[in-house]
Amino acid sequence: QQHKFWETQPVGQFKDLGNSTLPEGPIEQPTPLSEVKQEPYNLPNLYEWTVCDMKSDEVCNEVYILLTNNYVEDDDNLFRFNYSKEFLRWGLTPPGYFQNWHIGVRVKSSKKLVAFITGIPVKIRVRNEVVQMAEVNFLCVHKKLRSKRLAPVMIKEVTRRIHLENIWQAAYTAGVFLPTPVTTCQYWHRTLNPKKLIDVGFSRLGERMTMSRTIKLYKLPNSTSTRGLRKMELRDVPQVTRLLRNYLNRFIVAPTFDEDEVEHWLLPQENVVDSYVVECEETREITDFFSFYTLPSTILNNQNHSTLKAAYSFYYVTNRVQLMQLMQDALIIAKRDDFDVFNALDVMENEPILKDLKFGPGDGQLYYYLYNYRLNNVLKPSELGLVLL
Ligand SMILES: COc1cccc(CC(=N)NC(=O)c2cccnc2OC2CCNCC2)c1
Repeated sequence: QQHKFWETQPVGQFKDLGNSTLPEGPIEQPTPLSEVKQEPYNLPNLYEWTVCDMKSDEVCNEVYILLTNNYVEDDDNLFRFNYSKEFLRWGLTPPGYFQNWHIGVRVKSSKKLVAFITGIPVKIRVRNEVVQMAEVNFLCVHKKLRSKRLAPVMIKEVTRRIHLENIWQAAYTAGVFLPTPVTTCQYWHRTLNPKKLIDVGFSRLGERMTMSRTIKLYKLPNSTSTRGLRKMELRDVPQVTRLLRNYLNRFIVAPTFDEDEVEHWLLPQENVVDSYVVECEETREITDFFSFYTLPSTILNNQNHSTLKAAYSFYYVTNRVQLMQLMQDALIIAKRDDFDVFNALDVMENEPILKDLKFGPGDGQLYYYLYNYRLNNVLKPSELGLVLL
């Protein structure tokens, strides 16, 4: 009853767990495009579908307002993700995107935007198979329209539009347990601004810890330590692409990025994404890089602060530099750029260095899912090289 909708979908079902006779790979075969439902699913009477042109400042602003007031909150309802307009435009318009996968629901009478869901195209390798998938994200229903069963019809509608482009698999994450995660990630936070994080209730003063001792504990050097570290530039795209494609091959599930995608996802954009490369002084070659994206959160009821400035670890490659040192430099740069906290999942090679870099475990999990693709074994987070926005 609890997963009424997901039990009707081609996703790993709990009842199939342990049944290793089922083959790994697509669960349902593609259907001929002529047999895909041509018209949109029905919405409750008062509502209508709309396509959101994220390059329109007006529409992007409507999406921004909807998400700012109604998107994901932490378990204690102290914070709510506050994706910026420029972040949403960046995150939803990669090379080859489909505008009609940016789906909104409006009230017919007032034209008010009250729900949203998106897909973007992404090539994901699962073991040795590169599969053209969609990354589904930003599912949001206005707080006043919850439990009207709108989410299932939005998921079916974005799935229908993805099918119409002859794409049959998808990847998504959620903070809730659904049938059936490919992996369960733990999130971690590295305090950069301890006083503010304690003021707003994000962290608590440790036992037998004073504020001044806590400030000292999280203090970082003023300058980075990696020789040749500098901001990524357009001219670095070919080398970063080669490095990243090769590095991601070590994971069981990971995206495959071409140069256009690396340019889109990793070229620094202020208040959106930041990337730093390590250039070898002798050879001028790029040997390592890291990146993080900017995702603030609204602080829901605090007198002194309204926004939590958070950096989220994105993609990186290490060749010459230890990940520990690379991430320490990322922390130093984030602190210098006035971030309050640096977040990371225990994916890729993060887990072994989190504790030493003074990350603390978050109070929740992030589950990764594949749609219409069965994996016979649940993955360890360290076998996953995919980071979603
Ligand atoms: C601090 O403000 C928050 C506001 C809303 C939710 C959460 C907790 C949470 N759910 N965090 C994460 O999902 C998370 C923690 C570390 C790294 N990436 C994350 O999520 C990313 C990737 C999935 N889409 C949201 C952003 C925190």
